[in-house]
Amino acid sequence: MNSLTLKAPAKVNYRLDVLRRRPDGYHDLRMIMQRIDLCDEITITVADAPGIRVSCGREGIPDGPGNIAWRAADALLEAAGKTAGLDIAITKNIPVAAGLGGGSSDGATVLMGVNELLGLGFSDERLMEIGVKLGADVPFFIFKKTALAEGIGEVLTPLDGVPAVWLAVVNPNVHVSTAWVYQNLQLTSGKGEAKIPRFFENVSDLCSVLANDLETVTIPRHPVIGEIKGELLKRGAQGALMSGSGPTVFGLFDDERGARSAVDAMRKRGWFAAAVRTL
Ligand SMILES: C[C@@](CO)(OP(=O)(O)O)[C@H](O)COP(=O)(O)OP(=O)(O)OC[C@H]1O[C@@H](n2ccc(N)nc2=O)[C@H](O)[C@@H]1O
Ligand SMILES: Nc1ncnc2c1ncn2[C@@H]1O[C@H](COP(=O)(O)OP(=O)(O)O)[C@@H](O)[C@H]1O
Repeated sequence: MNSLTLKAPAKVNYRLDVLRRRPDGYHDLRMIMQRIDLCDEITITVADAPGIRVSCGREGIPDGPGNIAWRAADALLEAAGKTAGLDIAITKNIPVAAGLGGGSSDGATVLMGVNELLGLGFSDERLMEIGVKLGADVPFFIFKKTALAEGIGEVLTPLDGVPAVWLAVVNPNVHVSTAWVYQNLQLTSGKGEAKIPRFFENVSDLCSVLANDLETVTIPRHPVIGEIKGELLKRGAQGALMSGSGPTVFGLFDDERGARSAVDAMRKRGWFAAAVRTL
């Protein structure tokens, strides 16, 4: 086997509490993270010519060491003490700088894919240790389960009682820098005291937990996010929330039909929209 094609799914945050700023500049968080069936596709091929080559073909995403997929392959070869030739082709379907974790998922998928392709034998735990240095969301994509994520996102506890649901995912095509959002966050004290339930019977239970502290930074900067939330609720979503640092918004629906009909209406407004199932 000298080639592997893998899907790299996006995520949404059903919950994102920022607990405190840390001495290293990062923030301790408490999140509920869910993978969704909106995926990039990555083909990794072992090549004769040494070196790592990434092709992405999307304006604004670097092809070289600036690409998290490149850095993932490089970090893994370094940890294994090996050199190899690797061609990595990425088809981007996940909106970029969107709060959907697309770059982190590509990085996680390359770590897992190269590990398998070259038979390096690293455990998932070791891949997560390497991955967190590439991006705070990378370990979650290696974990591959709906999770309560703490620390900067790397302390993961599986959540078994989260129902699969249909989402309408809507992106107004403005780019948001995660670092900028954290820099501009006004922390409120007393965070982290409210208990988060860990079992949800249905969509409305799940909606009762929806909250994202980063909305307080991103929505005033991009009011269209608030508008999309309102539109989704008007079109039958049981709940709607911004994902991660934004600007993507997701609405939760009882069934596929509701999600698809909302997506049709959102596309008419000129926004990127997709009806997706949770994984
Ligand atoms: C907000 C979240 C929620 O899932 O996702 P996105 O909106 O990026 O998808 C994550 O916390 C984003 O994680 P990720 O996108 O991997 O962040 P990184 O590249 O590691 O960090 C970018 C910058 O954000 C800030 N940062 C990130 C994570 C964190 N817990 N505290 C921070 O303060 C740091 O300034 C860091 O330099
Ligand atoms: N493989 C990649 N896919 C997407 N973005 C990437 C990738 N590699 C590097 N980047 C850079 O990372 C930044 C954040 O991208 P992304 O992961 O899509 O955001 P978010 O974490 O908000 O979902 C972008 O500015 C982009 O240029």
